[in-house]
Amino acid sequence: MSEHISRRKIFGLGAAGVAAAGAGAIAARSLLAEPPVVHASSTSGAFPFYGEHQAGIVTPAQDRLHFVAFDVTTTRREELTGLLQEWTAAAARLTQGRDAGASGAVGGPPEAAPDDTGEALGLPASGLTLTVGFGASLFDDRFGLAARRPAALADLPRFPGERLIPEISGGDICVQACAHDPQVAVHAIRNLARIGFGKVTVRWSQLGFGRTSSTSRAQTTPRNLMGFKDGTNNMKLEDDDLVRDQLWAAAEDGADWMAGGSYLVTRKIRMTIETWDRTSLREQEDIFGRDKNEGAPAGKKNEFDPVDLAAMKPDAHVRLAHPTAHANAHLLRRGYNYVDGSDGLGRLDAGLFFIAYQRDPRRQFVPVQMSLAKNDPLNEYIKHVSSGMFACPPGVRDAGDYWGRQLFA
Ligand SMILES: C=CC1=C(C)c2cc3[nH]c(cc4nc(cc5[nH]c(cc1n2)c(C)c5CCC(=O)O)C(CCC(=O)O)=C4C)c(C)c3C=C
Ligand SMILES: [Fe+2]
Repeated sequence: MSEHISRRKIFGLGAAGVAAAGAGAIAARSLLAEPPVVHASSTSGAFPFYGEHQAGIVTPAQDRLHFVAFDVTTTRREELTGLLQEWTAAAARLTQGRDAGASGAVGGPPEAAPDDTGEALGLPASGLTLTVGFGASLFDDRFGLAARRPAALADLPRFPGERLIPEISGGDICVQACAHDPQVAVHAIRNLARIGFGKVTVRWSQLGFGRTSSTSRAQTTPRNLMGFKDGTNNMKLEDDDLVRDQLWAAAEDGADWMAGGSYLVTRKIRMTIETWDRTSLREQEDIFGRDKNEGAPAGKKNEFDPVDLAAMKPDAHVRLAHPTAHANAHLLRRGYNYVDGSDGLGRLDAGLFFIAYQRDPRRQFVPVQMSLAKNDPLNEYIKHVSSGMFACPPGVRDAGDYWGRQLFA
């Protein structure tokens, strides 16, 4: 099938686009160099790829995640920048519901391996966003980047109680794929890994289902695997002042290439949910400082009632993590539930893949997590087993731009 008549391209317009454009207009639009962009107001639509900031940060959190961390194996700088350009071109296509390459899964010569793996043929864009980040280990002697490492990308301290597994922590480059369809998210990561063959290897990856946060006031608050509403008091895309002051990095922060970018911290947090499930409702609610049904803060009736910290236990999770306890530090949380099967001992291997974006982890994630690690009674039921921190550059401006161009300039 040629690119022009690809089913994916037509589906990629999304329901709103199809209704607005009509079949004839779709065929005409498929000839344009710029992909047709339809806002993902439905679960099948597409989010714009180009912009001042990367999509997948304030974008209303989609339902599914495939997160990957790569190690770079090439030692040639031009191979790395070439790969980032190839990845950017593929990401621009994939996020609009297109195949990863121009000939696609079935449009190339039969003698050659296709430039798309094919499992997303016929599927719409599904709100796919692809967000790239650079880990501290990339800023070494291999690529001459040591002097460009941002101060905010400082190594995280050791937190009490953490049991980090090195094989599923860190990484030179990460890509966060979020979509409403798990097949679309997995397809995107798989194709980026395929394109990177010989230059990068997959260090670790994580699937997530069921977002555990809202990043927009238009979304309802979902629940984590402990059964509590999670994301009520999150930073939201509508919080203009907070987003400007505490989410996006600025040139005056020291690393000018990060202006308009954000710092990402990931933590895989395993839950001993079998123990949690035998804990009384009162204790569960005391631990978080919110009620389980409505999500209302202690002493209040409704989810979004203002928090009265004095009405909670002194060590309630919400009280320990609240901005007033940390010089007004906020996070944009964007995590997912995960279940990686069972552990052979009759327990689910399940928990929260915590994701948080911020302007400076030294002033945001670190103090909050230090306080939680030392004081949170939730620690009886959780264990941090993986950690990652990445500098996510600003958005790709147009088809001539690429992921990380400012870093390599
Ligand atoms: C270091 C940051 C945080 C980690 C790690 C973390 C783990 C974690 N959280 C929950 C469940 C809930 N967290 C809630 C609120 C909340 N959590 C953090 C930070 C971390 N949580 C913050 C900053 C906040 C907001 C505090 C506030 O301003 O009120 C809530 C309440 C609902 C909400 O507002 O989102 C729940 C529930 C789990 C299960 C978990 C680790 C497994
Ligand atoms: Fe929390």
